[in-house]
This record gives sequence, C-alpha cells and structure tokens, in this order.
Amino acid sequence: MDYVAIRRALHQIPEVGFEEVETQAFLLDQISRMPQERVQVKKWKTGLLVRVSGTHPSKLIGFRTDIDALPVKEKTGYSFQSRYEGNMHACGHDFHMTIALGALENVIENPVKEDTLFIFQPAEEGPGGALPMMASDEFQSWKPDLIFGLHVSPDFPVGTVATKEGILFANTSELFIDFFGKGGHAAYPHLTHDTIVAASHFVVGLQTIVARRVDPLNSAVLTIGKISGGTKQNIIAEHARVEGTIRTLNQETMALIKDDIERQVKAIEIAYQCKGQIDYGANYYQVFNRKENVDPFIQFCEKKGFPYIICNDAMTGEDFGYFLKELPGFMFWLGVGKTSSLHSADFMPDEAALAQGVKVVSTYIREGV
Ligand SMILES: CC(=O)N[C@@H](CCC[C@H](N)C(=O)O)C(=O)O
Repeated sequence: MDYVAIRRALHQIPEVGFEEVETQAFLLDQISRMPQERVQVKKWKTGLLVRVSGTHPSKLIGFRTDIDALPVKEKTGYSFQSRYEGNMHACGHDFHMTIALGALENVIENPVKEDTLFIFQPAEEGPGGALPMMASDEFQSWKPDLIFGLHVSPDFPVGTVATKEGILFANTSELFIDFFGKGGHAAYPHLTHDTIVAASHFVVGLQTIVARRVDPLNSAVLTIGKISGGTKQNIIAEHARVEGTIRTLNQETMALIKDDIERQVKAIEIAYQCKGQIDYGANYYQVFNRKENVDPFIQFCEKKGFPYIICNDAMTGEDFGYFLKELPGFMFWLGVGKTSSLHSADFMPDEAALAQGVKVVSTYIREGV
C-alpha cells in the first residue's frame, strides 16, 4: 500500500462530523481491494467497524481511528489540498485513517493470533461519535477486550511515540452562549439593548475565571474561538453568539468553571438587559491511560526499539476517553515533526511518520498484546 498516496487522497476529501460520506466510500473501496477471507465489515452511520479474524483468537483487540475533518480554510499550498472549500484535515485524521488502513492490510496479509477490530469513528471533533457508536448494536456485538488509539502531534520528533500513565488528554466541554437583546438604529442606542456590547463584556469577564477562580496549582483552559452577531454596521444587533471550549484535568474544576460562567451570564443579563442562554454542547471525558495497559505498551516500544517519550498531560480533548472509561486500553501521541499546531490552516505533518505509525500499530497487534 502506498501510504503517502492514500493520505493525500484522504486529505483532498475532508468532511466534518457525521458528513463523512465520501470518506466512508473511500475507506470501503480501499478495504475491498484487500483479501476478504478473514474480513467482516459493518457500517455504522458514516463510520465503519472492520473485524479481522485471527489464527487462534482468545480476545478481540480494537484499534480506533477518527475520520472527520475541521471547518478550516486550508493554507498549506499543497498540490493535493482540500477539494472541499472551507474544510481541512487540520487535525491529522487523514494520517490516523492511513495508519489504520496500513495496519489493517498488514494483519490481513500476515494473519495474527488474535481477532482485531479496526474502528473508523466519525465526528471526533464534534458533536462526538464515540458515545453513540459505543452504544450501537454494531459495536456492542463486537466489543473489544483491549482498545488503543493514537493522535498525531507536532510536539514530538517524526515517528516518536509519546504517552504516559494517567491523564493524557483533558476533560472538555463545548460552550455556546446566545445573547438576546433589542435591536434598532445605530444612531438611537438608548432605545436598544445591544448584544454586541453585552457579549464583548462577557468575553472579557470570562478571562478572570481561570486567572482568579481556578486554583493556580490546577490547570484549566477557557477559550472563545468564535463570536458572531448582527447584520449590518449601522444596525444594533438583537442577537450575538459566543462559542468556545472549556478544558480541565478534573470534574470538580469543570463544575466550578461552569458555575462561574452561569454567574457571569446572570450579571450580564442585569447589567445590559440582554437575555443569556447557555448550551454546553458536547462534553468529552478525559483520556486516562490505565497503568496496567499503558506500561506494557511502553515496555513493548522499548523492546522493539521504537523511539518513545514519557510526555506531560495535554489540554486537548478526545472522545476516545469514553472508550477508555469503559474498556481497558491506552492512547498515545505519534510525533509528526515540527509544523504549525493542530487545527492550523497550515498544519503540514511529515509523511515519514505514516510508515512508522503502521509499524508500531501492526507490530503491537502482532507481538505486543
Ligand atoms: C485532539 C483534538 O484537537 N481534539 C479536539 C476535540 C474537540 C473537543 C470538543 N469538541 C471541544 O471543542 O470542546 C480538541 O479541540 O481538543
């Protein structure tokens, strides 16, 4: 399999959560080119579950990849850039899928002892595909005994595994707040309740939560990534919307931050006479690597000579945390060398990491479990 060609083909068809129709068709086409004797495929929404029977199975080993993209306008200058204007694989899921396909081909062509399940999960970036997929009959009837997954990272050298015991990724909650006021003519502000002013003060006020409410020895992030509102420069906006995300390393801090957000919304309502409406959207459970599962993987990397690093926890989120909440397993970062951060319009991971990713995943399935 030509990993680079596969990754580039996937890079051209980025689709956001639960719209991965062409992606699913592409994956099915690739899988159909592999020998079929040991393979069973189930579709779940825009995702796939692909089971490969082992030679002497005693358990089912799951490897999960996410398949969705982000609403980012690409600025890589790649000759193979996104064909879907405004969407981009800016979080490396094109890499994840390619590595999964490569490892799938490897275990099909050279059968391994255990049964393996390749999970192609939609909507990791939102609204979250892991929980509904896990609840589905398709998954429940093929529930793995051990599950693992990876995420590419520009923070580590190409092909390096980085992981740790305990929390790897944070608890997350999306945050959507709508302010409803009274619109009107820009020249008659005294007759309106301006939601742009209300939302602006609200966003500035939010900055005190992590700075002044959260214990400095405890980590948290509250980022507003989008503000929208209004229709024209000389009309006072009757509606404004603020969108963001909350990240914490424990549930108590998450509850404390939400509590403070709610208080600040009430304060804005009183001060600016605009009604505030909060929606926390999708919440992701932390990615927690159990010692008894991640330690053997680290020892396996050591034994096989795969470069690895024991890393710090990160404030990124992943709905893979829900798989690990229920099933034994672990997650790791795969270094893709220095480039812009995940979610950037010019995120350009080094394709040399693809072959190493396939090697780590397939060798672990073959010799590590
Ligand atoms: C690895 C990564 O970048 N994951 C995303 C997960 C999205 C979380 C959720 N939809 C939110 O924005 O709160 C991340 O942004 O960390």
